[in-house]
Amino acid sequence: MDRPLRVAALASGRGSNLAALFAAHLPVEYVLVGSDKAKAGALQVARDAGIPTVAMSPKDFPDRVAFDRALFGTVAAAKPDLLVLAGYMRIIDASVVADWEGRAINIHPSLLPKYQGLHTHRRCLEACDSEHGASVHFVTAELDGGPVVAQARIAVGPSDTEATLAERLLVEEHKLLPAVVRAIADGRLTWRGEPLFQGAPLSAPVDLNQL
Ligand SMILES: Nc1nc2c(c(=O)[nH]1)N[C@@H](CN(C=O)c1ccc(C(=O)N[C@@H](CCC(=O)O)C(=O)O)cc1)CN2
Ligand SMILES: NCC(=O)N[C@@H]1O[C@H](COP(=O)([O-])[O-])[C@@H](O)[C@H]1O
Repeated sequence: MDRPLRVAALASGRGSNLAALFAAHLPVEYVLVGSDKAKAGALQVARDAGIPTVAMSPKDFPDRVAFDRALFGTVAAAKPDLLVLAGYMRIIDASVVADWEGRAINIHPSLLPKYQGLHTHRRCLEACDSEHGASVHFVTAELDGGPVVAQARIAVGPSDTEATLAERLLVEEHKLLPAVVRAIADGRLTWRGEPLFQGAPLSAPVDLNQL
């Protein structure tokens, strides 16, 4: 690719993963950060970085798909090569996510396929798992069911709580997501066997230290 990868992001929360992306100074151009929450900290993170933002409220739309079409249509208008869901907390309608197959990734706080959905830290503790982790995966219609690109792992301690687990895992997320975006920008990922951004095949989940 003879130009920087154009990256857009969606986030619903404080945006620490977004901040970690920006802090990694990757060879990419951030074209837009969007949110379903006008007061999301992630929007301020983007504004502070001089990146255009957009916020839309689901309350302003008749149904979920209308909201998704409006928000993702605005993202599409920014002409990103890659869309990163960095703590985006809405399930995206299948008809909308279909337009982004192979071009959207999500960071999820579990070792997928374990614990798709919400409350992953709690479910990990309830299952008395010895390890936990985060996954970056391609976004598909199946919630958190898309091909996993890379994972980071942490041990679960006897005194861990949801809060301590989330806090410790965030540290690894902040390394994992930039490593994956860098791998995509470098052209080292594929989607269903096809080069994604002209990359060499990366056919299985890899740990952070292999990226
Ligand atoms: N079609 C897809 N949409 C989304 C995916 C995906 O893989 N396919 N990933 C998620 C991210 N995510 C976990 O990583 C996730 C986000 C939101 C929810 C969820 O249950 N949301 C509820 C609202 C929850 C809330 O407001 O607190 C909902 O949308 O009804 C589960 C998992 C992003 N979307
Ligand atoms: N299902 C999606 C999900 O739970 N994502 C999680 O939300 C947090 C966002 O934090 P941040 O806003 O500080 O980046 C992160 O832990 C991310 O893995």
